[in-house]
Amino acid sequence: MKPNKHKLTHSAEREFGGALGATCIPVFLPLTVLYLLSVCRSPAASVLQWPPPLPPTAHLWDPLAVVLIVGWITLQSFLYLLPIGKVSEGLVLRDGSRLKYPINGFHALSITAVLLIVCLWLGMPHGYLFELILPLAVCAIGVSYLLSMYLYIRSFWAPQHALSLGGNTGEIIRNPLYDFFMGRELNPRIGDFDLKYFCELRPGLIGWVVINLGMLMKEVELRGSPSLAMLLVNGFQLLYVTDALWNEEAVLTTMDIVHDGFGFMLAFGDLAWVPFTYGLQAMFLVVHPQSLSTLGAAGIILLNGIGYYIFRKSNSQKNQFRRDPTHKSVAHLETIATATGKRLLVSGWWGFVRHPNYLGDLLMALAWSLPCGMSHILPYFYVIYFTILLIHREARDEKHCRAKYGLAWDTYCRRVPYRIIPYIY
Ligand SMILES: NC(=O)C1=CN([C@@H]2O[C@H](COP(=O)(O)OP(=O)(O)OC[C@H]3O[C@@H](n4cnc5c(N)ncnc54)[C@H](OP(=O)(O)O)[C@@H]3O)[C@@H](O)[C@H]2O)C=CC1
Ligand SMILES: CC(C)CCC[C@@H](C)[C@H]1CC=C2C3=C(CC[C@@]21C)[C@@]1(C)CC[C@H](O)C(C)(C)[C@@H]1CC3
Repeated sequence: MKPNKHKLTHSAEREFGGALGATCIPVFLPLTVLYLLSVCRSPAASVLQWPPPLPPTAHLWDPLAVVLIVGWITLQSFLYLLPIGKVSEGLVLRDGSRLKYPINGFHALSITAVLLIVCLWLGMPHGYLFELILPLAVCAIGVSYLLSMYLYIRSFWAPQHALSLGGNTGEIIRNPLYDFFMGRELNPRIGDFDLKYFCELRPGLIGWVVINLGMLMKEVELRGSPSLAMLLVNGFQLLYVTDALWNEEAVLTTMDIVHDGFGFMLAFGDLAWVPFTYGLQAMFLVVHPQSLSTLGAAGIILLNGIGYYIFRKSNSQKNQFRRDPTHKSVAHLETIATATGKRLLVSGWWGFVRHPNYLGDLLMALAWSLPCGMSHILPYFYVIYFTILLIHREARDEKHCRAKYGLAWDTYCRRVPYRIIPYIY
């Protein structure tokens, strides 16, 4: 097969700080992961500590980590390929076709849970993940680099209509680093195996809760039983991951699957960033135990419950509306027409703020950090990062929607003036 030589008709606008951002982020973010993990395990757990508590290089490498990461990805690939669960179609692509996706993520999570219980019963020292965390992160970062290089190279054989509009700087002024970062190919597949969809929900997301459980087991090893704070963090994050896999079909309409190419940003985000930074709270609690009053715990559970309710209800309302606007649960909602034929909701959750799902997600993020107390900023890393990510994501989505819906989008913004937090933002 010859590499595709067609010129792209779309001249992409640069995101994430353009070429400079795309050059620095792939170096800076992997180092950030290792830095955060090292600080989190240190007694002071202070991000202002100088010199930073960096581990000797020998602590970054362990062949067992390679075996575990490769074994884990192989297991999740096998579960992805199991012919169980339904098969769903994605949105219509530029060439008019629709791809098919297996909806068996919840099965994969359940089978993984059973396998884990068997391994624990057989005496597997799961708490050892605490000791192995740095080599595991190094290995996951290595895999995300290798995968992104493979994705970049194979994209030159992809037909033009299969390329993403955002990750292609064109033939004349091509910027390989930018394209490598953003991802050139929209839905890279090996046969029917969809690499982006698989990575978005399986190895990293399930890996995150497996690592959390490892931290809980380490706490049991050290102190005889899990603390209330550790149980809350594990419970909340398990709910979030289970919800994502239970509602797996909804991922097919997210920006990542519909719009973004599969490059370093998503490969690293899915395989290294999510499992090794989203669970920092559990790791923090192993070294810095916290006592939590019953009233405090009840308040945090309530906050997580409210966040989850807003997140789930608003996401489900939009997904239902996009799949079938005549469905009885959404047919009564007020909408405005757009020139594309699609309508925009202006009542219900989407008439409250323009991104109610982000609001719910942020409330949950706060509830995940509060069990770690107020003495350190590190367990709040996720809330801070996530606020920045969602503000940036909201701006990207707004740009896409304005380009897509024109005047109708302006009308929507006038009707629903606040983006994420009513009367504030
Ligand atoms: N934990 C994490 O790290 C992350 C979590 N998330 C979560 O993922 C979920 C999905 O987020 P994301 O993919 O960013 O985007 P959204 O689910 O918010 O989808 C945005 C799209 O919804 C449609 N839309 C917007 N307004 C309306 C309206 N009024 N009526 C009908 N349709 C509308 C538009 O697409 P169209 O009109 O084309 O259908 C728009 O492009 C969120 O809950 C978010 O919090 C996201 C990023 C990271
Ligand atoms: C490291 C980069 C600068 C940023 C990487 C961002 C990614 C980590 C996130 C982009 C969108 C995501 C989503 C989820 C996880 C994080 C990433 C990959 C999600 C799967 C989490 C669970 C939710 O229920 C969801 C709605 C399915 C999320 C979809 C978007």
